[in-house]
Amino acid sequence: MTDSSGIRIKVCGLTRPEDVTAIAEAGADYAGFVFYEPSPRNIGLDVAAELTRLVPDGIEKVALTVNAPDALFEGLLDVARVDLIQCHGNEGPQRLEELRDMFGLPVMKAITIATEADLEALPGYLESADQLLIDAKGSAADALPGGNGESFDWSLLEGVEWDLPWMLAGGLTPDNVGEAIRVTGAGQVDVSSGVESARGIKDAGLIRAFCDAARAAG
Ligand SMILES: O=C(O)c1ccccc1NCC(=O)[C@H](O)[C@H](O)COP(=O)(O)O
Repeated sequence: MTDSSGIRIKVCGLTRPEDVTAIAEAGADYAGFVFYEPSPRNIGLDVAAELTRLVPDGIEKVALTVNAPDALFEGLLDVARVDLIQCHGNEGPQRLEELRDMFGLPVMKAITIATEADLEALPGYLESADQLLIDAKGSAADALPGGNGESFDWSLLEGVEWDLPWMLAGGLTPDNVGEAIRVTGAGQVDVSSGVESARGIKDAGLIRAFCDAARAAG
């Protein structure tokens, strides 16, 4: 549901019906659902079937996976409609093409950044991914592949021009998303931890504040 500002917003890690309501009322463009068991936001197929049916038309449903086997996608797509696959592990370009060919869905590849050197992995995906998600690499020893609430040096993205849509992620909040957009020029942003009252529990007020702040900066 892109509004006049043009900024498109993804809220990731929805686990309850009220989360879907909150992002729809806030005007988000993507609803992210986590299918990665170590995550506190992980949902099963029964919850996925329920929640994806609640997502209004116009909001893209994103299946977030980490090095997932074909069987996960087969089981998910048997019970739920999904619009975009997000690969947040070390899936290579060939895996992305396999998934697109098998399931007929666009694929967004997450690239996690700690230093400028981490951007060197990006060119290899420009031909195989449909979108990129530029995220922070978790710093803790037990960090998840994403959803850590950590940011990276946004100046690393100043002036970047890639030939496919990309999304900024990593430690974004209602308070910093405007600056992040201004520094990076991002046209899309993604958030999980920054709109939670506790890890894995989304907060409707923070979701609204994040979407309003992102659009105000767009
Ligand atoms: O959100 C998770 O729990 C998660 C677990 C494993 C891999 C990826 C995960 N999230 C991916 C996302 O798209 C997050 O929205 C993104 O990493 C930003 O998260 P945050 O820094 O918490 O806003």
